Amino acid sequence: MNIRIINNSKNALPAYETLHAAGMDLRANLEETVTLKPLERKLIPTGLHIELPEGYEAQIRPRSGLAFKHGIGIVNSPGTIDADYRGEIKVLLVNLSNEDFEINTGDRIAQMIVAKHEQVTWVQADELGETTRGHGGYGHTGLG
Ligand SMILES: O=c1ccn([C@H]2C[C@H](O)[C@@H](COP(=O)(O)OP(=O)(O)OP(=O)(O)O)O2)c(=O)[nH]1
Ligand SMILES: [Mg+2]
Repeated sequence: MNIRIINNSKNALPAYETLHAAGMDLRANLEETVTLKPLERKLIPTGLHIELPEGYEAQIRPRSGLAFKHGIGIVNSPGTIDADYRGEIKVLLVNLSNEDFEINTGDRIAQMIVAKHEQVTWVQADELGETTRGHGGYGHTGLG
């Protein structure tokens, strides 16, 4: 599907890195190097603005390599880009390691997945359909 994008960054457009990748890597767009100290969080700009069609969202998810090797996560993971958002896409990174982590322009800091979603209309009810699970949850089937 085609999606309109404004790229105000110094980077190329986000791209799928492999043939059947679900996510496109997002690159940092910075004036200077940003350092994340242990447990520090910072909003990292991408310079990108997109126009998603109605009924679609974009999810901003962590990259597992950065998470595993450097403890870099996304505080609000998965971040949600609404279809009516026209502002700059930013990524709220957090450093969950005990070492400083440096981010430079062009670094692939996260990945973005475009997905369909529903908007629901509530139908108020006095009772809900019966199921075997019922109210069971939070491990009620056992943890082993
Ligand atoms: O990781 C993210 C999450 C959100 N956004 C942008 C797009 C999204 O449409 C908007 C609002 O995000 P969200 O609804 O998660 O934040 P909120 O705290 O509910 O703010 P708002 O009251 O503006 O909806 O911020 C980003 O750029 N990056
Ligand atoms: Mg919101």
